[in-house]
Amino acid sequence: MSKHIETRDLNVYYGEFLAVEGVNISIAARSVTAFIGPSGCGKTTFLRTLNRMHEVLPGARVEGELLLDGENIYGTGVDPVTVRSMVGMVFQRPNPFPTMSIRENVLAGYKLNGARMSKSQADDVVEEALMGANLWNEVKERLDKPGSGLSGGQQQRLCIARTIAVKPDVILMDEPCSALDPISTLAIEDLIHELKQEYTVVIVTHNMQQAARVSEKTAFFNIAGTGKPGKMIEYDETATIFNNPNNEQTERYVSGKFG
Ligand SMILES: Nc1ncnc2c1ncn2[C@@H]1O[C@H](COP(=O)(O)OP(=O)(O)OP(=O)(O)O)[C@@H](O)[C@H]1O
Repeated sequence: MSKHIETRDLNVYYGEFLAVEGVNISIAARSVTAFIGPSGCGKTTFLRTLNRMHEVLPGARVEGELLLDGENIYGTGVDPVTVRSMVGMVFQRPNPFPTMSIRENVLAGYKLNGARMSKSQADDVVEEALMGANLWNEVKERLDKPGSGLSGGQQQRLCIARTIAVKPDVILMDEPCSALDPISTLAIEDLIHELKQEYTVVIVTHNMQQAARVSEKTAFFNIAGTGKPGKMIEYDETATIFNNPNNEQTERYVSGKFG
């Protein structure tokens, strides 16, 4: 549980277009890392390489190495489906399966993996995952009702429950609060604090206050212009990035001078 991530000279392409260039980053296990930067600098693209989601698009590919506890997930013979079960992802818009109940949503990852379990094992998984996502008390009386009947913030926590039910090592979050109201956002931020006790969490956010609230380390990405590749400009303790960055581009971005 909870793995260290390291990339070496990672280049990310859409066809011929080099979208992100030369990322070298080392992300500690059991930590929260935020990716920030202006629109189009490649935060989401890079995040999606961390669980091999990027390559599902035709022509999309990656060069370089990505090590999870020292093991290259882009190595020959590595099954991307296995990688995705180790590295879960939560998306911008809560996306519970609309026709499934709350319970079925939590168990969806197991079903996809073809795992078999008894009713009581399934009950335990559902309760543990919903507790872990701080949703249990709100839904325990209506587990057989549709997941789509929950509020947006509850749906996002249901998606987090679905992700943690399969016990991943890493949780990727792509702007998980951007579709949520402020109270639901705080609930997710509280949850992120708890999740880092067990998981390596990486979050893309446009909200700098959020990055400052939830993360220990922050990576600032930038782009020199349209058609140019995004690059990781600076990566450091979150407090350093926001209060005393080393790079002038970072300083201009965090002080709101662009982006
Ligand atoms: N499916 C795609 N096909 C081709 N190019 C893409 C695709 N998705 C993104 N890009 C390009 O890759 C670059 C990085 O985009 P990406 O969405 O990763 O940036 P971002 O920093 O996450 O932006 P935002 O903050 O707006 O979400 C951009 O130039 C974008 O146009």
